Amino acid sequence: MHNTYLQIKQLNKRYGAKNVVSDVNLTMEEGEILSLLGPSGCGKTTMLRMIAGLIAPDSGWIGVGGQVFYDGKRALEVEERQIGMVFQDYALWPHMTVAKNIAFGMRLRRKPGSEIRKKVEQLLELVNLPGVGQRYPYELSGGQQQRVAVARALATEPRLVLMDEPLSSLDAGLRENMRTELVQLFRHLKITVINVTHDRDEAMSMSDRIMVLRDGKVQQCGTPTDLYLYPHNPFVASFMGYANMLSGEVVESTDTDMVLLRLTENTQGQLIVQGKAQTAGNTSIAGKTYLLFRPENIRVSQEMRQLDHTNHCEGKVVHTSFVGGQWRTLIALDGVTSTPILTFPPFRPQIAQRLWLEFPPEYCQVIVG
Ligand SMILES: Nc1ncnc2c1ncn2[C@@H]1O[C@H](COP(=O)(O)OP(=O)(O)OP(=O)(O)O)[C@@H](O)[C@H]1O
Repeated sequence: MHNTYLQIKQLNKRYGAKNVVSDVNLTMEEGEILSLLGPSGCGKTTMLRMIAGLIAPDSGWIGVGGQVFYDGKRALEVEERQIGMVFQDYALWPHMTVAKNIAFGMRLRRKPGSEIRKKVEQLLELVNLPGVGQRYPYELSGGQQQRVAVARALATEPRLVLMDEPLSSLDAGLRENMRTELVQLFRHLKITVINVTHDRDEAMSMSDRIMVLRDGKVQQCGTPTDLYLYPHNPFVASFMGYANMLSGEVVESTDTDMVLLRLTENTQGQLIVQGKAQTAGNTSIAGKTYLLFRPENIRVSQEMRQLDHTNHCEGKVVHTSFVGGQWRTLIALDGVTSTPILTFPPFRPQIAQRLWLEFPPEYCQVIVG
C-alpha cells in the first residue's frame, strides 16, 4: 500500500472566459518528485501557485502531509503551508550575504542563532558550496546562486518543495549537472518535490512521474517511460519525443490488444498495418486514429526480408544528416502522403536511395486524438 502525501481534487482556475486549470486531480507519495510539463501558457505556474497559496483556486481541494491547504472555501495562509519555493531567477536578496539569505526563514521563525549558524553550514555543504556564507549573491555564478536558492528553500524543513523552471536560466552543460545534483539531494532528504518545466529532457531526467498539461487539462500522468512508450494521445506522443505517426482507420480490433488499421493518407489502396491499442484498449472513441512508432524501433535495410506481419513499406530517402553520431534520415514511404518517417539507419544512406522500413507491431501503438 502506498501512502498518499499530497492530494489535489478537481482543482479549477479560470481567468475571464478561459479555464487555465481545469479539473486537475493528483496524488503523490512522500519523497516523490513530479514534474508539471507542457507548452507555454498550459497552466503549470498557475497550478504551482495555487498549491503554494499565492493564487486562490475557484474550486477544488488541496491537502499536503495531513493538512488541508484548501477545501473549496477556506485557504491556509501561505506561511502556514511550510513550502520551500525555488524560482527561475533565483530571487535571492542582493543586499544580504549567502548565509543571511539562507537563514532568512529561520530568523522569521525566531530560531536560536547557534542553531541557525549550524544549519546554514550544513545546507551549504549539502549543496556543494562550503565556505561561501559570507559572500554576496553577485559574487557567485548562476549555478551557485541557484544552489543557494535551493538551500534557502530547504532551510525551514518544508513539507514540500515547489520549483518553477529552476534551471532554465543556466547554460546547457551546467543544467544537466544540476539536474543530477538536485535529484540526488532531494532523494537523500526524502523531500517531496513538484517541478514546473517546459523542457522534456529535464522532466524525464528528474522525475518519478510527469503530469503533461495542455490548455489547463491533464493529458496524462505517469512515469517517464510510460509516457514515452505508451502515450495516450498524439499530443503526449509528440511532446515526449519524435513520434512517427501514420493516420488510419480501424478495420479490426481483435480480442487481443492488437488493432488492424488501413492507412488513410495512402494512394496505393490497401496498406494494412497493426499496433497495440492504447487509451485503455479503447479505439472506438471519437478522433483520428494513428499508428505511432519511434525512430529507434524501425529496422532500415537495403533489401526486404520475409516477415510474418504487414508493418513494412518501401520508401525513398529525402534527407539525411549526421547528428549525434547517427544518420538522422527522413524517408518518404511509397504511396503514403503523410510526413516522411524519421529513422536512424545503421549505414550512410544516399539521397533518393530506396530502402525498406520495418516497424514491428509490438513496437507500434494505435492512439486516438
Ligand atoms: N493574472 C492573470 N490574469 C489573466 N490571465 C492569466 C493570469 N495569469 C495567467 N494567466 C493566463 O493563464 C494561462 C496559464 O498561465 P500560466 O502562467 O499558468 O502558464 P504556464 O504553463 O506556466 O506558462 P509559461 O511556461 O509560459 O510560464 C495563460 O494563458 C496566461 O496568459
